[in-house]
Amino acid sequence: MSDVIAQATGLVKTYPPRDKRSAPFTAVDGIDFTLQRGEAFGFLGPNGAGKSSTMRMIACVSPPTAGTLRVLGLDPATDGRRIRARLGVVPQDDALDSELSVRENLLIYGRYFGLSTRLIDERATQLLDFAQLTDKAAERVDALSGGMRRRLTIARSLINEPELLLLDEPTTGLDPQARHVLWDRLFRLKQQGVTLVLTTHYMDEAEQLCDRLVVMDGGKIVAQGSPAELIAKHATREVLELRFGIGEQAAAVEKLRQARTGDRIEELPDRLLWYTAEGDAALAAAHALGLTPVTALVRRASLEDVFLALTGRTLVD
Ligand SMILES: Nc1ncnc2c1ncn2[C@@H]1O[C@H](COP(=O)(O)OP(=O)(O)OP(=O)(O)O)[C@@H](O)[C@H]1O
Repeated sequence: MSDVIAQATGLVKTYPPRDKRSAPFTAVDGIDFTLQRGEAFGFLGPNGAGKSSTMRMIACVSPPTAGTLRVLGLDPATDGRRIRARLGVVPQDDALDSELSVRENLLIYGRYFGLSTRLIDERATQLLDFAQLTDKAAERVDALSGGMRRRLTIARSLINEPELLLLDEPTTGLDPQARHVLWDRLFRLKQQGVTLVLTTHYMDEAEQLCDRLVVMDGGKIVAQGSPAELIAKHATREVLELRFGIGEQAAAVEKLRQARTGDRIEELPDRLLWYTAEGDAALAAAHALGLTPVTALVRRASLEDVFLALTGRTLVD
């Protein structure tokens, strides 16, 4: 079996104008990627970067405008049905049937794939257990919390035992605890050999789940690698975050620039970031320069810093 599960070269998605006054819009602008079987691969980027458009092309529900795309060794343009039968898709909106019970949602979905009643029944029981929803099986979907709905949507996407699971922003809108439960379930799936492809604008999610990822911005890939590789390449080991009193940040930045530390300083509206190998030493240097921050925090560099270095913007506004 090939190790490559999907591959794109020069992939483009251009949408037609929404109305007479607007122009066509290129949401995905010539991207290349190779997804390996068994890995968790992420598309990280802010809203509008083109992540969902890319996912919809991989899911064979939106045809590419240009470039080549192969999924499971097949061409989505001609083999969409065959590919979709081997995919699991978790869309941004849960799209569950709120009139039906939790279990019925799984059963109905299984029928789309033409599975036998016995098999669907068997898998529904296993998937409810996997999604930690066994005790909710008879409840209507509208009684579920956001986290439970997401878990049910993931369970539903697994009914056909997919080789490749596509997740579009799996934890957007969930509280921290619900996100952690979901990460744990996704991690288990990966251990079972399911290839995961996800989009996210949360850098902690990308760091937790992804073996490799691409960073997207404005329809293009601006960097790719493992989270650790990206951080090593585009950030420093540590970051010193300094917050100043109202109106004091500009003067502090000026002082730091004059001190010529050689380190990169980023100004955000509410704080400044000092990229350095040794955060504590940088803080001592700041004090020695006479700076008096209201708060000072030394932390490990993250993918958020990578994105900021590459685009000059933060991931989540
Ligand atoms: N059917 C469409 N017609 C025209 N423009 C579209 C269409 N779908 C998406 N777009 C535009 O393409 C751009 C990329 O959208 P896409 O949904 O792929 O981005 P994204 O990175 O997934 O962001 P989000 O997190 O908001 O989903 C956006 O500016 C969006 O408005």
